[in-house]
Amino acid sequence: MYIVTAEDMYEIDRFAIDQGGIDGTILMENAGQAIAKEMMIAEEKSCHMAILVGSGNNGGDGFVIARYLKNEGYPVKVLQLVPNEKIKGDAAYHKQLLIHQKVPIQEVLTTDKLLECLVNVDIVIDAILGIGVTGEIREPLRGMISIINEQNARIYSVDIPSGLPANENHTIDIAIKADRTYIVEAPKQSLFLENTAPYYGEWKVIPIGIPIEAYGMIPKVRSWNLKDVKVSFPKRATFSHKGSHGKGLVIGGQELMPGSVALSSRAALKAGAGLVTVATMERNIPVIANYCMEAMYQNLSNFGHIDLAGFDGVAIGMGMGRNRTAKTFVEDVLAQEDVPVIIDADGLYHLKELLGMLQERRSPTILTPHYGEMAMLTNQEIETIKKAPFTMAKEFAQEHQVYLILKGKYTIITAPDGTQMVNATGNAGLAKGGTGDVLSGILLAFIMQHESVLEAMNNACFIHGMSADLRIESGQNTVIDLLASDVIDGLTNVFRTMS
Ligand SMILES: NC(=O)C1=CN([C@@H]2O[C@H](COP(=O)(O)OP(=O)(O)OC[C@H]3O[C@@H](n4cnc5c(N)ncnc54)[C@H](O)[C@@H]3O)[C@@H](O)[C@H]2O)[C@@H](O)CC1
Ligand SMILES: [K+]
Repeated sequence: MYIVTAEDMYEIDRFAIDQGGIDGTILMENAGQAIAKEMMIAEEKSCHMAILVGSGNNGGDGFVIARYLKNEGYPVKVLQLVPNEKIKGDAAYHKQLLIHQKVPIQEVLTTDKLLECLVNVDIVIDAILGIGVTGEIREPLRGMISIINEQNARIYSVDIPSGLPANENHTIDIAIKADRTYIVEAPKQSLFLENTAPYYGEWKVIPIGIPIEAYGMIPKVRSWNLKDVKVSFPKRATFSHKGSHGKGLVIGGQELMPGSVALSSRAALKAGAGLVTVATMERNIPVIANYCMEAMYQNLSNFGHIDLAGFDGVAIGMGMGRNRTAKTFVEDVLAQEDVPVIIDADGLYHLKELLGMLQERRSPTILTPHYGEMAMLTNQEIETIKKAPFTMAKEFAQEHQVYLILKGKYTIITAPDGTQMVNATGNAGLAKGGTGDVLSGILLAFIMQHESVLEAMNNACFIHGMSADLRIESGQNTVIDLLASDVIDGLTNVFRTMS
């Protein structure tokens, strides 16, 4: 599944029409028909539905939906919120088909009239504005959107909640707050942003028959799914030994935070790493070993040099603290160029002053900031990152030649060449201390076993979230009591589904 901007979507449509020879009216038919079928599954025939259409092709989808619902015997009324002369092109074609079927279309041009028309309506189908919206919402639509949001009716939006921009880095003016959105063909960037995602409600993507070749025209942003994980997940060979699955080093855990590295190292072993060594403060070792007796230990009491020769991957920074000696250690690890390094938590704090070293590294460097850490690394406000996470992540990864995992409800994974993936697994239970340490451990295990770093990162993020999801779905935990250690225990169930 590709994630697009409005411009990408228009380019894809153009390709389908110009190169694929598919008429625009057919794409509209496909979209409207498929959405109507979804509505028929979701709603009883006794529901009174109002289909609200605007001037563009989003409105055109609405005319098609009305035709199919009417045919099935649903009581539908079509409220056209713009004057007749504004309906043009493909939308006008489908409006005409509706007129042939004797479906009444009311022109509703004032908020008062709209209020009258919405009395006793159970379902509003919002086909007012799609991805063609620009600038502030003009009257009378602005007032109408606010009235619609105040109704008790359930709201289904077509493609995008009307008024909401498709792309990141736009200010939200006013928009429909949908209960569910049927997204036409491909999710738009705004589905994945903290400030705009809630407008969509539940969502489902509706394919409309665009040839896959059309996606060759746009920069690739994809979502990673279970099928991708299954295809790319390395098989464990029968004759493998512990050395075959990577020797990993976990560095961190200051005096008061032994749990962080305990979680990372246990997660790495549970995720399949062959051997894990924990480099931490001496007095922490008995505590950590109690939780992770399969790991080996190195004393890190005197921060300084640690030889990475012989290790296939390093994860540094979890619970490491922010004192100057910890920083010299991050510097030392970065200078040893030949080992893949994951930098997390306090390691990112120290990295802020060491960014210049990143481009010099010969092995992959993987950074795992949440939004706050990303704001710190880029000297930006956290709101700036939230508004344009795709762009911010891409610019940073390309500038510093790093792999970046920007952690959030939807995690954005970026490679140094700018390729981006979105991970959607995980739930609110993960918003708790220690879950990031677990992700670092899983990442360490995977980068040592996958040939492609990007695949390792995608799989680690997917599986980390999936473990949390399975714990909730199976009733073993709720989003309130889920702990980072439960996510580690849940890996067993995840791996069972892989085989
Ligand atoms: N071939 C295609 O292009 C397809 C398009 N589809 C649908 O078409 C939509 C895109 O169609 P359009 O490009 O016509 O765009 P819209 O349907 O979003 O409509 C744009 C129109 O809305 C009005 N408008 C824009 N900004 C406004 C504002 N701030 N205040 C008030 N009015 C405003 C303008 O009159 C503008 O012409 C998609 O979202 C999707 O639902 C689907 O039918 C599938 C095929
Ligand atoms: K809409």
